Amino acid sequence: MKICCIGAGYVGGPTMAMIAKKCHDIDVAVVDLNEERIAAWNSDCLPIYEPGLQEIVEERRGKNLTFSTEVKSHIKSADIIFISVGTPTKDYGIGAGQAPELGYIEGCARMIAEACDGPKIVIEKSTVPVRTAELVKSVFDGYNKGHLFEILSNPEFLAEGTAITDLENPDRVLIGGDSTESGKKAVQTVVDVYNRWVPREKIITTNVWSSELSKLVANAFLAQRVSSINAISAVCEVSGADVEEVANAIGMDSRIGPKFLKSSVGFGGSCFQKDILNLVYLSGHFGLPEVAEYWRQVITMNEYQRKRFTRKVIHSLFNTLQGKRIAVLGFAFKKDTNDTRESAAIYICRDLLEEGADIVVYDPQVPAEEIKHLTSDSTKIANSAEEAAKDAHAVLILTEWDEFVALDYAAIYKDMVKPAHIFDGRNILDLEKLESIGFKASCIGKS
Ligand SMILES: NC(=O)C1=CN([C@@H]2O[C@H](COP(=O)(O)OP(=O)(O)OC[C@H]3O[C@@H](n4cnc5c(N)ncnc54)[C@H](O)[C@@H]3O)[C@@H](O)[C@H]2O)C=CC1
Ligand SMILES: O=C(O)[C@H]1O[C@H](OP(=O)(O)OP(=O)(O)OC[C@H]2O[C@@H](n3ccc(=O)[nH]c3=O)[C@H](O)[C@@H]2O)[C@H](O)[C@@H](O)[C@@H]1O
Repeated sequence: MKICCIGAGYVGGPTMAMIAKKCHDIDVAVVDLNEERIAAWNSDCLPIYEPGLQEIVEERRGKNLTFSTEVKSHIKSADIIFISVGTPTKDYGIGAGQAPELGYIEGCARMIAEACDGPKIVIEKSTVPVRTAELVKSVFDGYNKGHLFEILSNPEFLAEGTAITDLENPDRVLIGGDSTESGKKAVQTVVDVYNRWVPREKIITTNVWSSELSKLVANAFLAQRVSSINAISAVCEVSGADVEEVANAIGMDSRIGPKFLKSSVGFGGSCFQKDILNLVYLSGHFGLPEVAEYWRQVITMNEYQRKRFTRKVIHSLFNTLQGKRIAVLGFAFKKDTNDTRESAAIYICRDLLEEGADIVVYDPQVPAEEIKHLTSDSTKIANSAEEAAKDAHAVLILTEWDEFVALDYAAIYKDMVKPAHIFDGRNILDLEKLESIGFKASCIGKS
């Protein structure tokens, strides 16, 4: 069997590496138009940082795992084609700022139709609006090739930073397909691939529309939990309650559960905001404005949380940041990834720059040029947390990297301008300890 995945990104790369690792008899080709990205996949320096990924790629590359820019030939020879290209929010025209850009999906459908003359299973791995399979089918029909393809939906639920463990041991695998005989057969083929390592009871099969929609809903529910606890963090700060104690108390209710209740500077990442906006747009499109407004609030609360954090910093530094050095520790949207897409740090840094702050950023994985590109040329980049904090008026923790927990804060304090402030936007530090050193310390959701 041959599998081809179009799109060598954060999803295509790791998911295909896992299939290659678990199914040595299946040839897996990951293809992309981006030559630089493919070259990186074929090098010692992979284009994405993900714990455990390098080892798997090194083990299978050149055996049953290939990274290539020869898109059409791999599509042509594959039995199963995964579409794993981006579906970013549209920034122009109808639906700008809400609807997803489906141009890459359409482009893939056209390439598949042009390249193939035999039967294939085509799988939507990308996150798409409900009924996208209809779009894909109508492209195939336009080439008079609709009869050749079974279109399935198999959304991906991995989270960045834990992609390999999520893929190895997923909560569930979701496969949506048609209830026709050929549709059921195609679903079974894909079930059999995952069943090599995922227990059968964790593989759910549904119709295509349920599968497409479930992916958007899963992300919307997860983001909603973060916005809910962040809304409560504001109440905690003015009432004397402690958001971690509240999260613990409510999370022990088995109906609520303990996960995704960590208050923060706000969620980031390429998907939460994009997928909620997608759901908001779809709800509006289906004539359900109240539903659209309900989900829109999750994003509004996220924006509020970021602004609230920045306001606290400005207020604590006597309402002026002009010429003050501010050390920003962490720029990625979460720990253990080099991904900065929609990171709260971007928005917070931009607001601080607007106030005239002199920003110095340290992140263990994000390249300097990227940080500058996303903020300003005037942003300084440090090679360590200590270097960033030297002569700073304040330290801001914006990503929860483990190394920030273990820093020698007493030494950092000595080198800072007094009063030395620390704002823990991830609630990873021991505030009492920091205050005993001399810091003016604050975090999220504690007065
Ligand atoms: N990043 C994540 O953690 C997750 C992302 N997703 C979804 O998966 C999809 C892909 O996301 P990422 O991997 O993060 O995107 P990405 O932007 O990292 O990768 C997409 C790749 O597709 C390539 N591409 C676009 N059009 C192409 C074409 N016609 N032929 C060949 N290559 C083409 C691009 O060059 C790019 O390298 C999105 O729909 C996203 O919502 C789902 C779960 C998790
Ligand atoms: O579709 C996607 O792209 C993926 O989106 C998320 O994964 P990811 O964005 O990689 O990372 P998360 O761990 O979900 O974190 C998202 C953001 O929420 C923040 N977060 C998360 C949890 C929490 O309790 N508090 C909190 O602030 C994180 O710091 C991060 O900025 C989902 O968890 C995945 O299941 C999904 O596949």
